[in-house]
Amino acid sequence: MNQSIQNPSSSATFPPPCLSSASRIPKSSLLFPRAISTSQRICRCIGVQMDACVNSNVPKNSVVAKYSSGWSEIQSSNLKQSLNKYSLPLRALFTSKNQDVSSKPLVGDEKIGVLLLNLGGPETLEDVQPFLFNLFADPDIIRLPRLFRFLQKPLAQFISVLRAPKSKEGYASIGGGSPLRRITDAQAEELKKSLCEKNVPAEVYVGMRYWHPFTEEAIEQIKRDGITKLVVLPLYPQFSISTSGSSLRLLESIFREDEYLVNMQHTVIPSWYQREGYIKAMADLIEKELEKFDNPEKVVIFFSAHGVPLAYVEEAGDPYKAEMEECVDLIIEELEKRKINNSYTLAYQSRVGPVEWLKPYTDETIIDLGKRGVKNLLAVPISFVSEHIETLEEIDVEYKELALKSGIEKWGRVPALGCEPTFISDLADAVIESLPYVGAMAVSNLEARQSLVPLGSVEELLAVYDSQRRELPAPVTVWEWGWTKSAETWNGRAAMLAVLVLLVLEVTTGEGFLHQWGILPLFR
Ligand SMILES: C=CC1=C(C)c2cc3[nH]c(cc4nc(cc5[nH]c(cc1n2)c(C)c5CCC(=O)O)C(CCC(=O)O)=C4C)c(C)c3C=C
Ligand SMILES: [Fe+2]
Repeated sequence: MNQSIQNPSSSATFPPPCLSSASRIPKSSLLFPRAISTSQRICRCIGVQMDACVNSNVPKNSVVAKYSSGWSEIQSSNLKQSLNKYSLPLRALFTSKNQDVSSKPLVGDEKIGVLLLNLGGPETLEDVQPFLFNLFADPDIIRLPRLFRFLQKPLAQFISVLRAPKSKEGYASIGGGSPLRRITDAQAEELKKSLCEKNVPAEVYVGMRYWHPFTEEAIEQIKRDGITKLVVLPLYPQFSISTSGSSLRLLESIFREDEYLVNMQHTVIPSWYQREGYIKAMADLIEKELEKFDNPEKVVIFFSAHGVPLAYVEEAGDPYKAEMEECVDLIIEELEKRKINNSYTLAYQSRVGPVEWLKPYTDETIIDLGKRGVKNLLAVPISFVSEHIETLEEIDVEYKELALKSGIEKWGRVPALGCEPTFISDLADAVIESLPYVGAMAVSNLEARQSLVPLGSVEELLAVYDSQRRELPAPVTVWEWGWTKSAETWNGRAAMLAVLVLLVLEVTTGEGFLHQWGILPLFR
């Protein structure tokens, strides 16, 4: 792959305005053992990330990451994988030979669309189980070994039915459904207004991964509206395989099969946690909440991020943890500039299932802080920009209760960003800055279908992501062949799983061996 960068010629478009500020280069996050060029720094600071800009005299394996203080060390191989995988859309754009992005008008006759990707949430209690089914049926959430892929849907059915009562309780306690759709729609509306004020008229669409309006519905509307340029913007500040990755994978499959979309120009903003506007907006919210404490300087700032299974980071190279840590560093730097020098910590919440998730866990950390005599805690939800069940129920109710029991005397919580104007305006800037690059990789329908030439950024992003991605261990696997203890254990578990699935299928469909043999139903 061509590793050199060909700067588009016009200073008006390269580097885009967001790249030019040195202040965006995080001070403490990554150490590069070899000299790093300006272009590398420029790429790094918008999340294109370093490997996008690596040139031939920097060996790939020379990338080492180590946080200067506080955080645990990140394995260089994981970081390298992450940099490789997620930097592609803009690498493709920088190396595109066919089109000079500087000569293209931002809007012109084009109809611009912005597709906001988000998770989606059940709107009523009846929606909870089918919503959970959609979530667990996603192979980016539960990845089974190839041999067991056929069990994905029965397993999703099984887990969703088992989990639904607990989830329903949670949703009932926050008013009977998720506020996510309402908030995301409001963000879309505000983003549209902000783009218009910045002289970039655009339609903004919402595509949810697991509930209405589904991504497929948004795409249908985009086609009906005749959009010619699309900016894909996942509403997750940090990239994870399980969130933005999953939505982009879905989008890729939709694009691949559609005449209209194959030809539509698009680009993806894979993550944007490092943008100045976002960091400032987060710092503003924290500063404001700190003022509500009697002694603001004594408050421990507690960043709580949604967790992911550890294997995502360690086996599959998910950049989520690295991005999260860097994001916290940037917010802390911004606070320090404002002379706010509080202690802080980062922990991961909301784990599901039996496998190990990213640590430290939020609940254990709260207990630990209590034991260490911390009296004032300010919780900052960091992985998501809307209020949702995990802020309104898990943080506001469960963790608050735990904190008070653990000896914390005063508890506060920073609200999610929602429609906060600095944040929305920054999202609008991110969209505008990406426009010169939209479609730089688009190829004709014919080429795309005949030679598997990448369709554009979504596919390009995922192709590399897949080519380097090792198989994620399933929630409970790593298979060993032979008559080993592990094999016995896993064979046993697989057999139990198969029996359970068959039982569930029998009970739900009313057909199967037990019915044939007259064992079920038990009571006629
Ligand atoms: C960055 C944010 C998120 C990551 C990473 C993430 C990974 C992840 N989530 C689950 C399982 C569940 N998530 C659920 C709800 C949920 N998840 C996120 C965000 C991230 N998930 C949000 C914003 C929400 C709430 C949506 C809402 O309705 O308000 C749920 C359902 C709720 C519950 O039962 O607890 C599950 C289950 C996994 C397994 C995972 C990584 C593999
Ligand atoms: Fe989740």
